[in-house]
Amino acid sequence: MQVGLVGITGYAGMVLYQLLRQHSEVSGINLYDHKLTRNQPLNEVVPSFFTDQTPVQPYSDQAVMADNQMVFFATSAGVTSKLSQPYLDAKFPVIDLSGDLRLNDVDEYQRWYHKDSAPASDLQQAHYGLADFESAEDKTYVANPGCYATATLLGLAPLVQQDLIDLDSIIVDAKSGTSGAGKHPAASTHFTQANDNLQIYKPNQHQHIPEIVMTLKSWNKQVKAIQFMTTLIPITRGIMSTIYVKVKPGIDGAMIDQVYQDTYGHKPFVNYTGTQLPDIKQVVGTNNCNIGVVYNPVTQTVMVDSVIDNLLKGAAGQAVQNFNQMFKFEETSELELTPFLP
Ligand SMILES: NC(=O)C1=CN([C@@H]2O[C@H](COP(=O)(O)OP(=O)(O)OC[C@H]3O[C@@H](n4cnc5c(N)ncnc54)[C@H](OP(=O)(O)O)[C@@H]3O)[C@@H](O)[C@H]2O)C=CC1
Ligand SMILES: CC(=O)N[C@@H](CCC(=O)OP(=O)(O)O)C(=O)O
Repeated sequence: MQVGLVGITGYAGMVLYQLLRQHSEVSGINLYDHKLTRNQPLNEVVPSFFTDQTPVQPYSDQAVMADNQMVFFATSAGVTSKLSQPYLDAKFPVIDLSGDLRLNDVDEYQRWYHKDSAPASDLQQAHYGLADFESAEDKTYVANPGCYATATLLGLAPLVQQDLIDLDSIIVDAKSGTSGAGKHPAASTHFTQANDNLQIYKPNQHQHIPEIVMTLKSWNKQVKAIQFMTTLIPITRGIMSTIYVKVKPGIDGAMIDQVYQDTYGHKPFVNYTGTQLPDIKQVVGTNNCNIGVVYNPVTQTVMVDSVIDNLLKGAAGQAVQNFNQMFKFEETSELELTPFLP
């Protein structure tokens, strides 16, 4: 299959290209960049790909649709909200790594992203692709979930789906490495500021809150809100979402353990580790989400520890998982990855 990729100069686009180059079902990849006016070899546009002379082409929606069978957008927020229309009109398959079509409400998008939304009809047509729970098979426009949202939703799913917790008690303390912020340097990601430091940011304003609440509500209508905090930590890749919830009366540690085993026992990319709490290095370099759970009967509180690689499970890896589902390829194709060691 011939695929297109827009956003090869960004972190998520680079990682996605590395996966697609190896993919047994991908015969060729057309690369596009919005700043180019003529073709340029990839190794000039992104020097890290130093022997790869694949032409990077100027972006045009007609060229993308004429020369490919589907396209990935690994572009900044605010890009696909303006570009999605011709693809949806043509029912041309898209996997979009940005947040632009994740929410289904124009006002919600504008409130959380502080940008103009895609048209309401486009939002309605997009499929929120949390790949371990909703298959992208036969979907046309897949909105790949956010990185924090993926770790948090996978951590909470068994408890919310099986109605084991007080839904007003969800508190999420999530931490990310600096690659989550993309390639453009900011004061907070400057080495001197990020190294040897922890920085809480976007308190109660993080743009992943609405997609998390939207998905939790789809599992359990009684969910109203969550308490959600994000911290920048001095590592390059990885997210740890630490989640605290109060259980309902009568729920004990054995019941909690059982629902995690039942939910994740057969899912190829989610590893339930019980009370052996996972750390970030176990998953960096993989498409896995590792989840450990500890219950405290004294406070009736469950602590969930959910870790992912933000650029793989949180972006490019989940995008390939959605691609595999969308085109009925083996779900694990090119995603049986091992962690970076040591
Ligand atoms: N980094 C992460 O861990 C995750 C990222 N995401 C999402 O994936 C997307 C990409 O993220 P990331 O790679 O980190 O971001 P980067 O900032 O590293 O890269 C952004 C990419 O978007 C391209 N771009 C910017 N403006 C336009 C435009 N107007 N038209 C076409 N392309 C454009 C850039 O091209 P150029 O360099 O030429 O301007 C670049 O290739 C974002 O929406 C992000 O929120 C989602 C989950 C995790
Ligand atoms: C560390 C860091 O800054 N992370 C980014 C993650 C954004 C992201 O990738 O998500 P969207 O696709 O929803 O924009 C943040 O917290 O905004």
